[in-house]
Amino acid sequence: MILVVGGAGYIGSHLVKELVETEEVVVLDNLSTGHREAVDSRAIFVKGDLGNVDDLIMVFRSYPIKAVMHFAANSLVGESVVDPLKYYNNNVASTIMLLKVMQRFKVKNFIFSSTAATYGIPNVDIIDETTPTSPINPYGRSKLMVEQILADFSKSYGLNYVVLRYFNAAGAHKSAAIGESHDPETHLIPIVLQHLLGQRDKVSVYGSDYETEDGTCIRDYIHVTDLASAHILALNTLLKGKKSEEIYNLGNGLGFSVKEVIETCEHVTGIKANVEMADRRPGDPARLVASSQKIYDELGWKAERNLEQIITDAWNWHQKQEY
Ligand SMILES: NC(=O)c1ccc[n+]([C@@H]2O[C@H](COP(=O)([O-])OP(=O)(O)OC[C@H]3O[C@@H](n4cnc5c(N)ncnc54)[C@H](O)[C@@H]3O)[C@@H](O)[C@H]2O)c1
Ligand SMILES: O=c1ccn([C@@H]2O[C@H](COP(=O)(O)OP(=O)(O)O[C@H]3O[C@H](CO)[C@H](O)[C@H](O)[C@H]3O)[C@@H](O)[C@H]2O)c(=O)[nH]1
Repeated sequence: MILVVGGAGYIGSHLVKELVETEEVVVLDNLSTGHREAVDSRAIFVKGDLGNVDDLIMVFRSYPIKAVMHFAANSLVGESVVDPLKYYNNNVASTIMLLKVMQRFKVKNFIFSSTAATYGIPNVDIIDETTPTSPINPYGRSKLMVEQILADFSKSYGLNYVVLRYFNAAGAHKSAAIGESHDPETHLIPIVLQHLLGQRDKVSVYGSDYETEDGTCIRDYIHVTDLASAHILALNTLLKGKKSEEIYNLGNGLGFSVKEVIETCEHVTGIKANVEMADRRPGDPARLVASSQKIYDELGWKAERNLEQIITDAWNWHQKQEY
């Protein structure tokens, strides 16, 4: 059985929907930002908190867990600056608790959701896993700390793990049954689509004076279903018993500016957006684009869905959004 912590959240629920096809799955989630309705009915759902040792022990006692996939975190960059202890507590301290309980129950396989925010403001155009990490906010630092803890934990106690550094997760399940539903929503694509549905009066572009071709920030958008398939490949590698302490970037390898994303949303929906130029958002690097060559070479993964597909699937979900 596979334990998915944070499996009621945006990315976790998409992984669960794929994983239940081949594995028995138990989801542990406190529903702080997740949705019970997003969890596939074939998975067992346990409402509980990662930071609560009794909840963890109950799950590990009740189910024969062979691997843990850990998506649970707080992940708002701005909030992490205002309230860093919330981030160090929920993202770092709670993960230590999880590792301790895994150690007690001799569970050795672990997949961790990390982020491009670990790189900070990189001085290269295409970021690979050798690019130095230098996070510029507590959220990014909390994820890098866990990566470092995993390396130490593995050396001393033995752990088979894969760290996946996602770039900009976006899109929705092709069935439109589940999708991205954050409150507050801070991500560009859902914000533009909510505007095009009449739920916001405009879209603000945060900064048009960056050193990029059209002056707006460039990001690498990766379909949430492509993220799910990378997790399943990584899991299968670990379950085969292959020793791993690997870190992989997950992106499309293509950068799109904020203006290009808005134009693609207009093209997909056939609706014109009301766009205003606004000040830069603090902490936004000008450009974040991944090389995912390493995971292609080692596990054979590559992104299969482009920006238009991402926005089409997100649009289908937003039009009937049920939670
Ligand atoms: N969305 C992105 O673009 C992105 C990019 C890079 C990395 N990530 C990382 O991917 C992971 C998933 O992100 P997401 O966008 O799906 O976020 P999300 O907020 O939708 O999902 C997180 C889930 O974890 C649960 N959770 C949080 N704290 C918990 C706790 N203490 N105990 C139990 N459950 C808890 C929440 O209720 C939620 O269901 C996070 O670790 C995030 O940092 C996301
Ligand atoms: O209303 C908006 C919202 C966003 N943006 C811009 O659109 C780009 C993308 O912003 P998102 O908030 O969608 O995504 P981020 O790149 O800020 O964040 C993503 O990448 C980060 C790593 O840098 C973290 O991992 C985070 O969890 C993940 O969502 C940024 O330039 C942002 O300034 C706007 O112009 N207007």
